[in-house]
Amino acid sequence: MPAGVVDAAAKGVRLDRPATILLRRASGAKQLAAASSHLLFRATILATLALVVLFAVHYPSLLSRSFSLSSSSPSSSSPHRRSSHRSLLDSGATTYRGAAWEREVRRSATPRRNGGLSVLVTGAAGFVGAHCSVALHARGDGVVGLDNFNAYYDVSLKRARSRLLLSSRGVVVLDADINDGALLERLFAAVPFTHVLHLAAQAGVRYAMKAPQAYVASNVAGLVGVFEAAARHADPQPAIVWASSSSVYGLNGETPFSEDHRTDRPASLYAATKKAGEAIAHAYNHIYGLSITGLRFFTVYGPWGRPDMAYFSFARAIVSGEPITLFADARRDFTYIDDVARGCLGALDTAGKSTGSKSGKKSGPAPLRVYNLGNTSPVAVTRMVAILEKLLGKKAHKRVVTMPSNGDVPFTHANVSHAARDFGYRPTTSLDVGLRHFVEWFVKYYKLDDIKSGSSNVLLAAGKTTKRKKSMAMSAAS
Ligand SMILES: O=C(O)[C@H]1O[C@H](OP(=O)(O)OP(=O)(O)OC[C@H]2O[C@@H](n3ccc(=O)[nH]c3=O)[C@H](O)[C@@H]2O)[C@H](O)[C@@H](O)[C@@H]1O
Repeated sequence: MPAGVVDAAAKGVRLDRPATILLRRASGAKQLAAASSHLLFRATILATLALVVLFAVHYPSLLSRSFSLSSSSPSSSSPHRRSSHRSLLDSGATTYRGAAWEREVRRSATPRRNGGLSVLVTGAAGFVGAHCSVALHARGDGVVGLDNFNAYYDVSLKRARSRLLLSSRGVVVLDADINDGALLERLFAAVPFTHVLHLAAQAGVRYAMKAPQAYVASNVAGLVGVFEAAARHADPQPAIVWASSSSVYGLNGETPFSEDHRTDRPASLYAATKKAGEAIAHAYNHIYGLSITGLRFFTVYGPWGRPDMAYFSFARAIVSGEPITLFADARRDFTYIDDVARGCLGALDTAGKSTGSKSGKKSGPAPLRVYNLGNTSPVAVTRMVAILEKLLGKKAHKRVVTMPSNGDVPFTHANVSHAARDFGYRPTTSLDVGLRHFVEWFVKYYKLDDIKSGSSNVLLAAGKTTKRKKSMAMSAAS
């Protein structure tokens, strides 16, 4: 072999070694790159999946929203709330947003007399709402009801009121929530309501310590929802009459309570939310020209009443032989439902027009009013119990305690001269007469014909209703 070749060969060997290493390294890098891009791909997929899972866990409502026909309003986990989408689909033969739904709503809203009102009644399956709906319909006004049928008290009683409205009056009660802004928009788009009677609220003074957020949701957020829809989505704007409360007088010491008295010392969160509602009403009236009337109800009672209220729960306890707790020295201006319903209709009739429009312009100031609707004659709670004992023919097992500091006030007494002056409000029902009407209904509704034998105890304890008689009337108002 020539030396050069050997050299070259030797060089070649020498030269080849790094090249091979380089080649090896290059192919290793390729493999590495391929492997790492594979890994990267997998990691990306895994990270994406992890993100989707995290998103689903933290924002389930956002993911489900696209499947919902309902509005964009927030749904709450509270037992007081229900999905308005589901509830509207539940509300009988009507289809949400469908032609049948609109026809049914329009039919119910159409007055049957010249110059009649077309009223949206919120809380229509509630005590005052059901009575007012009956009274409005009875004189030829159009009525559409709305209620979320929450479980604050026996839902079957609310359903029974609602069924009665539909079967005996043809009044539709939509199963829906006042916090569903999109639903309210659709409702106002479908019907040019002349008035809104806004009675949907979280009621009960002492329960506010147990479920404070329910009061904010209904009495503040819900009220704003109704005002917003009426001010900005209704054409023409309706006039609004809504339920405030005697509780706004709080620690006021002047009696009888007059609308001119101080209301800046609420004793309960319930009272504070109603007082907040009055301030909110002022703002909506001022900005949007909404005609707004607040009615301060004084312990309303009667047939088809609220089972959470003292007169109703005491009647149940007396019949069942259970003890009742009386707060010493408590007195109330108990007001009979028919008197209150007349007051509500008077307030609607004299409300005056709203002056705003959807465009946000108002043509001038609109009415802003507030009235007491009481009975003007306070009665001791012990006397109320004595009347119940007589009517039910059974003695109560009474336990008298000092009034707890849970938001209660010892005394209420209404001065109703403003309501008398402006719409002829004159309460005419004494507590004896009103409780007699209540007990008549109570015995019939719960089928307690044989109270003294004790056969009705199981039924009352369970808080159930049995088959109701078809002839049920709301009360003297119907
Ligand atoms: O006037 C009002 O604005 C308010 O009237 C009632 O509130 P309240 O007057 O406290 O009615 P009840 O809960 O029926 O109590 C009536 C009376 O019975 C007394 N009471 C209540 C419960 C009890 O266990 N024992 C007892 O002695 C209360 O202190 C009160 O004086 C309603 O429940 C509220 O929703 C409404 O807004």
